[in-house]
Amino acid sequence: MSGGEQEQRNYYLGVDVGTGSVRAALVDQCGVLLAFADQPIMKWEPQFNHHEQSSEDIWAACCIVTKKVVRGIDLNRIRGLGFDATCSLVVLDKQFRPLPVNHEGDPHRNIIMWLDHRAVSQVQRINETKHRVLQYVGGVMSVEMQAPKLLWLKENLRETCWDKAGHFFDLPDFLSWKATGVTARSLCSLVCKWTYSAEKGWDDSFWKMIGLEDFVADNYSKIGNQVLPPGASLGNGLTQEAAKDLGLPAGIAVAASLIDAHAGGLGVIGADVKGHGLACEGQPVTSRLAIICGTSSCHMGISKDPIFVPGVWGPYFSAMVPGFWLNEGGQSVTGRLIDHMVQGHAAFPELQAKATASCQSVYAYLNSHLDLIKKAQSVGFLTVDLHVWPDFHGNRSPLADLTLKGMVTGLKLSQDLDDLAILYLATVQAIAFGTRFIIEAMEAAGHSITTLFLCGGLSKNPLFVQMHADITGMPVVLSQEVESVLVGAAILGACASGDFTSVQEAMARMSKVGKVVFPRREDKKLPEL
Ligand SMILES: Nc1ncnc2c1ncn2[C@@H]1O[C@H](COP(=O)(O)OP(=O)(O)O)[C@@H](O)[C@H]1O
Ligand SMILES: O=C(CO)[C@H](O)[C@H](O)COP(=O)(O)O
Repeated sequence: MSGGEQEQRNYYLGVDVGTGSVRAALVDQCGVLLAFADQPIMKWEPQFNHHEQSSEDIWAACCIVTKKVVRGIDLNRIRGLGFDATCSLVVLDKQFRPLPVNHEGDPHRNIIMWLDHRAVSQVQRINETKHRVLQYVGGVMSVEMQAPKLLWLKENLRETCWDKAGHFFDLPDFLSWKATGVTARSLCSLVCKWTYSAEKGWDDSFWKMIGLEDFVADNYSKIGNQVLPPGASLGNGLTQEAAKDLGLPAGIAVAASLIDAHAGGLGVIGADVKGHGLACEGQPVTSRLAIICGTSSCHMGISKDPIFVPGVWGPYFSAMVPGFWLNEGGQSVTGRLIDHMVQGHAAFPELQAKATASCQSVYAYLNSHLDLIKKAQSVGFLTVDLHVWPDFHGNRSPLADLTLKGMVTGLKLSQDLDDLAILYLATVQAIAFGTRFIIEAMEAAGHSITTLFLCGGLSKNPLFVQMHADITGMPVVLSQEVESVLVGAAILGACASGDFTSVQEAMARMSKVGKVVFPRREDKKLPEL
């Protein structure tokens, strides 16, 4: 790029709060990532199925990564800031101070994480109401959504938390409030996790029926009565205090946020695919499925009209791409499951030692080990007699059954590195079959999907990507920028700055196709007997 062109560059900041870490990126108006930083965040699991975090720890991590990515940059070129985050529940008191969500009373732990399954009895009772709002979450509310968690707090921590609480935020909305002082919620979080309707607003009868009539009585002030579309500019932008924390000038435009999976969707789904030989070329964007694969996997499909898919969340209007309905399939643990299987195996210390000695990640090492042991056959056939059922944390979609458990069949007494590699492969395959199962449910209900767009940490694993292509029979598009969830967050910042007239325009300009992985036909053949 010439010096002249460089001078005209506008920058946008994206901040992505995942389950395990916070990431930030500086992105230009063409979607090119100029700087990246990440920082781990704290997690507590005080008892089985209780998962907690700290909003102060997360904000501190946001500040660290933001300061890192703007180092040496002309700050006046930064035009907008966008946040995305996991859909975890943040609890603050009336003075916006953290409140404990645990029996121990530890106020640092004021977040019930998205994957927390403490509210099982509450969600069962909510589902028994068969209230009409449940039609818009796939027919069955998930224990991972906010209503059961709020009911749990009321029933279990009445005095220490519920009565003192002034504000319940979805994590993405907490971050935009922290940056701007504006308590408006994003349509994305309220529609997807809180039963808000883009067309009809809150449904009083639902909250009354489940025993949370308190929200109706105070006109939803604790959970949000001002709602903005993702990408809308909030208040007067970054406050003085937040600007100081983040190392940025005050007043930079800050966008209404997105949940992390939805930011990943924006970062990948609108790319121009011309010249890649893909069936979705020249077809409506509704033929694309974005899959955001991190700790969990989220399957984001959009449609012009609402499609009701049993066991798949939604349809949600305008929750990701404005003007489109969204269906969101999901697998509650994917990256987390792979890590669990690999790290829990008897041969893991040997794997770690060998991976370190060869300067590789354990996954790169396992992938090359599989190549070595497969010999002449296709890698997929290494698992003809070993199978994994991946619902170790229940099934989010399409069975929508949180009671399901994981399963492995075909185990032997040996526990060497070959066994570990094959178990890892079977886990990856099981996850890919889960995706196929979700796509089949979506297609049976009216979606017509031809192409997958993958992003998130697991999309960096070539075996994971290839297995998704082979098992679904669909090509997988990877983005030019591997951190495309951050491109999605930066797209929000770009919209808030006013530099683009719509989310669609920013998506088309800023998301770019990188590699395309096609399904391999040889893996479809039966092995010779
Ligand atoms: N280069 C890589 N190769 C294989 N797996 C990876 C790679 N990078 C990240 N992962 C896996 O991706 C998952 C985390 O993805 P990430 O998007 O960072 O998650 P989250 O957003 O939930 O914090 C982990 O299970 C991790 O093992
Ligand atoms: O429910 C979700 C999105 O609607 C996600 O599963 C949740 O936000 C966690 O994301 P990640 O696996 O990227 O940490």
